[in-house]
Amino acid sequence: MLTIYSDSHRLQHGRSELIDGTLKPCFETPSRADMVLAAVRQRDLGDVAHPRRHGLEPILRVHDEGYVRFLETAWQRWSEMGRDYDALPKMWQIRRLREAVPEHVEGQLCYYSMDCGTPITAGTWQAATASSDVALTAVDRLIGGERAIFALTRPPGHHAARDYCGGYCFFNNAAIAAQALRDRGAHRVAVLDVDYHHGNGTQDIFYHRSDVLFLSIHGDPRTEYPFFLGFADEKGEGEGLGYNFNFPLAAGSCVSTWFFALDCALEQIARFGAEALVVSLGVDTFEGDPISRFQLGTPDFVTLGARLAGLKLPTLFCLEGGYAVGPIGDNVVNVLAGFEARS
Ligand SMILES: NCCCCCC(=O)NO
Ligand SMILES: [Zn+2]
Repeated sequence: MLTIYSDSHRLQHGRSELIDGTLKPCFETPSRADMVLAAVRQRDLGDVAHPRRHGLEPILRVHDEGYVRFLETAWQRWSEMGRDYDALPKMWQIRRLREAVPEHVEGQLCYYSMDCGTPITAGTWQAATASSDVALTAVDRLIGGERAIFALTRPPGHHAARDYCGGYCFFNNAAIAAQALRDRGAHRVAVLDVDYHHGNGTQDIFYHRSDVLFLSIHGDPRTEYPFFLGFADEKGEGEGLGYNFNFPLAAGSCVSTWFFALDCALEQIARFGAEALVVSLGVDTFEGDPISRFQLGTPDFVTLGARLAGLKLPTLFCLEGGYAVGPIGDNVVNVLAGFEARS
C-alpha cells in the first residue's frame, strides 16, 4: 500500500496542553508520525511518496473562510503581542455570551477553539496545510487507480469542525478528502471513524448531507472527550437525516463489543452503497493508550483491517489519534497490512 507523508508535520510541536487540571507535555508529538513511518518502512508496506500542494480551495470546501484566515494569521498576531509561547485560549464563547467574532487575536483564539489542548505554534499553519495536502494527494492517487492508500496525516483532523479547532486538530483531513472524492466524481462517500474519540468535527461538517455517510465508534461521550457530541440519537438533520451513525461504547468495553459495533457500521456502509471509503484511523483504541480506555490488542488491528477490506471499496486511510508511541507503528501498519492481506 502506498503511503503519503510529509516531513512538515514536525513543524507542529506544542509544548503543553491542559489535561486533568494541569499543564502537561503534549501527547500529540512528532514522534508519533516518526514511529508510524518507521514501521511502514520496516514492514515494507509499500512506497512512500511526498504530497503535492493543493492550495486553500479544497480546504475551503469544508472549512469556514474566517476560521481558515484566523489560523493563517494567528501566530504572527500572537507573537506581535510579544508572546513566544504556544497560543492557547483561556475562555470560550459559552451559552448566552455574544456570538460575534472578536476582532482581537486573543478573542478569536477563544472563538475558533473547542479546547485548550490544541496549541497554535509558529509552525502550525504550515504543518496543518501540509497535512491536508497529504490527504488530498492520497485522493489524487486513489482517483488515479490505487485501490487503497495511507495518508500519514499529522496533525490529525477529525475533531476540527467547519469553524473551530480542537483535540489536536486544525484541518479535518478526512472531511477534506471525502469532499475532494465527491468533487472528483464519487457520488456517495462513507467516512468511518474508528478512533477512540468521537469525530465531532467530521460529523459537524456532513451532518446535513446525504451524499457523505458518517459513522463513528468511540468512547461514550457521557464520560469521554469530546463530551458534547457523539450520542447514538444524533442521526443527521434535514437532508442528512439517517446519514449519521454514532456507536458510543462504555469506557472499558471489551474487544468483542467493539467489533460488534464495527460490523454494524460496515453493514450501514454497504447499505448506503458507498463508492469510496475514508477511514479516520485512530489507534488510541489500543489497550495501552495513555489517554483512552478501550482494550484492542496489537493483533486486533489486523482483524480491523481485514474487516474493512471486506467492503471491497477504494479506501483512503487518514491517521488520527494514538498516543502509545512505542506500539503505534505496529498498530497502524497492522490495520493496513490486514487490509492488504484480504484485498
Ligand atoms: N486533550 C483532550 C483529549 C483529546 C483527544 C485527542 C484524540 O485522540 N482525538 O481522537
Ligand atoms: Zn482519539
